[in-house]
Amino acid sequence: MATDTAAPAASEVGSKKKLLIFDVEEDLAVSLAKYTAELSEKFSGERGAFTVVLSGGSLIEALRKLAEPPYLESVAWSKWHVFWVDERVVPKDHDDSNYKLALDGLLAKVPIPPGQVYAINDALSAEGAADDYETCLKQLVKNGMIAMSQTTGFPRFDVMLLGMGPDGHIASLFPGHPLVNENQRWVTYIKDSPKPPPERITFTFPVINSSAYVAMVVTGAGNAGAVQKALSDKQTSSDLLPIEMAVLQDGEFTWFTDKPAVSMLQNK
Ligand SMILES: O=C1O[C@H](COP(=O)(O)O)[C@@H](O)[C@H](O)[C@H]1O
Repeated sequence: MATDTAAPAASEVGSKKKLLIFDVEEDLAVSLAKYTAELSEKFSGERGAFTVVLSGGSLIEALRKLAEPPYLESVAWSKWHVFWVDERVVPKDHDDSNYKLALDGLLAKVPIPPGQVYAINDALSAEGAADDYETCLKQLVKNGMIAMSQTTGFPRFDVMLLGMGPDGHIASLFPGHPLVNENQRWVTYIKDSPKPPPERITFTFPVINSSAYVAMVVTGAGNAGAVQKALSDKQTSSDLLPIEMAVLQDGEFTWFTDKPAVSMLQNK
């Protein structure tokens, strides 16, 4: 059984968004592992597969408990299919690689079959890698490994485990960049990322917003401004941050936060 932690403050924010606030990051990590393991059990049972999308950044450290008892032994790792919501166009062994970050922090410690870990082709250009990744996803939709959203016509991943940058970016979708409006492609590329490295590929909003579940893991005072804007009532559609554009069509969105991250909210 999962280790019990102090219950977080929990509330509903907007439609279909749940906000969990943990006193300490350790409790967040325990709860995130339990959340992920429960979804693994649900989808492995229902579909015979569990499609998991990871971001890079601080998220990977927050997933560390999955590689420890009881989850190391109890999770059906053979059912996992792992994808990246965004990736930097660098060799897979480069320190900037989101694949390397996840490999070192989680994937090398759990028995997921290597053929079910879908890294980008790091021999290609940004444009080529985005095309190649989208082709791979289309093939996996065709053979039923990835579900399709009946509502949106885009792939529907079982869960996306994501982080957010202090500027409110998610994946490699940055504030004010035209890529946030991409509504045809599943995977696209950027060559002028404001955060280094400049060349990346990224899932588009229609794919992110077609997910069945999203965990948005955000900790630290550095993110408090973007969290406040995302969770305030006074949103105008003209200046939305990428985090505010993450609105699931037919899914469940849960914020996993700590107290510093929500320190600018009025009613926390
Ligand atoms: O560049 C990136 O940044 C975001 C946020 O990272 P964090 O360290 O501030 O949590 C990350 O989610 C994304 O995957 C990554 O490529």
